[in-house]
Amino acid sequence: QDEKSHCTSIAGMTNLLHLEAQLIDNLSNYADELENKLLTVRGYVTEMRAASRKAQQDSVAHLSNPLNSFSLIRRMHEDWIHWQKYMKQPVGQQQVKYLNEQREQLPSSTDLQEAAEALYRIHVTYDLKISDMAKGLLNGRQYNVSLSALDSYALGKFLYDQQIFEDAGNWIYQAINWLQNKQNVLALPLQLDQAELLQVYAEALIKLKRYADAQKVLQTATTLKKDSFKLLIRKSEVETLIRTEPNAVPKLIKKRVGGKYEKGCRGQYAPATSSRLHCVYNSTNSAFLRLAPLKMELLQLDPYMVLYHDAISPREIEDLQFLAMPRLKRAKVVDQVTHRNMMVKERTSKVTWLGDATNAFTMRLNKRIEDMSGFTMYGSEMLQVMNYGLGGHYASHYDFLNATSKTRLNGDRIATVMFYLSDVEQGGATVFPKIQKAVFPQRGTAIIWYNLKENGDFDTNTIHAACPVIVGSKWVCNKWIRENEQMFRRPCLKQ
Ligand SMILES: O=C(O)CCC(=O)C(=O)O
Ligand SMILES: [Fe+2]
Repeated sequence: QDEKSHCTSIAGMTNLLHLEAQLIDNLSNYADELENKLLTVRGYVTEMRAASRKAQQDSVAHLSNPLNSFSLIRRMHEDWIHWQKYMKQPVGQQQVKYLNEQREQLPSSTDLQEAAEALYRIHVTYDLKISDMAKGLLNGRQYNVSLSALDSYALGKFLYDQQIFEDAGNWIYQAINWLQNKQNVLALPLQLDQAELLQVYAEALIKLKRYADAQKVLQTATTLKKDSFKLLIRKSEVETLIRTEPNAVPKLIKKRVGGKYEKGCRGQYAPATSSRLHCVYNSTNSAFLRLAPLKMELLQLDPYMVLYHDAISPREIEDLQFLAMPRLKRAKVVDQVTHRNMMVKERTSKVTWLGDATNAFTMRLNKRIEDMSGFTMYGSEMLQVMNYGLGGHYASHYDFLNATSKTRLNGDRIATVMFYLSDVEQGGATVFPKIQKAVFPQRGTAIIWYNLKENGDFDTNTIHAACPVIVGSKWVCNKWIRENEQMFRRPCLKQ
């Protein structure tokens, strides 16, 4: 299964923009070919028409001249056959062929579904209004983009298929609205059939039991498509519904109340109040930190959780991204039942693993993690670099693996170290819903938390999630520290 999963990494999507530029060039070449032929034809027409007019002014005098008569016979016998051949010749076949060759590079229907799902995730998690989203107002910030009728309609159809009729109807309504604006036009090959749009809208309204509204919409559709038998039948069916179900209660707009997770994503947890949480320069963990203390912020005592600011430099971040970029692959999650790595909707990002000894820089970074965490890196996992995509997220999960034979050798993931390699303009927080902590990405900051209690038990308070990115390309780098080699670093205390 080699799905490219285009939308699951922003960095990975730049090649799509590049491909689009090439397709535009190709279409432009196609236009040139058409234009050349057009100019050739027009040139001849002008010339021939002038001669023809002149000849017709006095046809007999013209034809009296043997040269004219001969030429007419010859032209009529030969030239028009050439014209016919020329007119029949297809134009721009090379460009058609090129486009055909590129088709397998184009996003698939799965890609489109994933992208639609991602936008829906943003809509739900942050409780955005569909009309705002369509106009480029995202989470209270206005962007200089909006969605066309085709975009909105595609989202509507996707949600309709998912049986999410209310939001489907809302998106289709945006598409109808868009088309009603005189400034908006769709060129021929991309034309949207208004009547079809209205019909799908009516279907969504019927599902919501809004029969009277559906009837009005179908009425408009029939005026656009007077001879559609199908439409008329549907309209009369709805009219029957109105008569037979006069007390149908329309499924009204439900208020979306966010749970703890959504609250965290929206930045609505109460700020920390404990006076025991503070910032210090950590210069005690290692000899290195004595020379170059790091800015440490204590986030939470139980589970233990700290932030290190400026833990990785912009230059180092670029190095990491440069190393990772060409190797990014769709992230997977270990299935708790089959223990197999699976591609799942719950984690939409692309990742790559970097061996500890990839180069001097990865060795230095691993040493720094050792210094910051106080743990040894022996037996721990490789560095994982991750880039999120459109609405990219990682649903609530634990980092501990729940020991299988595979993990037993090095023990479970005693701690997680995660570097934020980018700021995120909107969204993309890491939230811990149980303890109501949200950490918003800040380029260069690292977060460390313990996944296991002191006696080695799983600490279920560490359940966490990566909120959907609204705007931005979120990069993180993970290091999961394994338990067994830590014997002398964090002795396990039987409680
Ligand atoms: O990206 C984040 O904020 C969290 C990522 C995470 O939890 C993970 O990769 O295990
Ligand atoms: Fe995690």
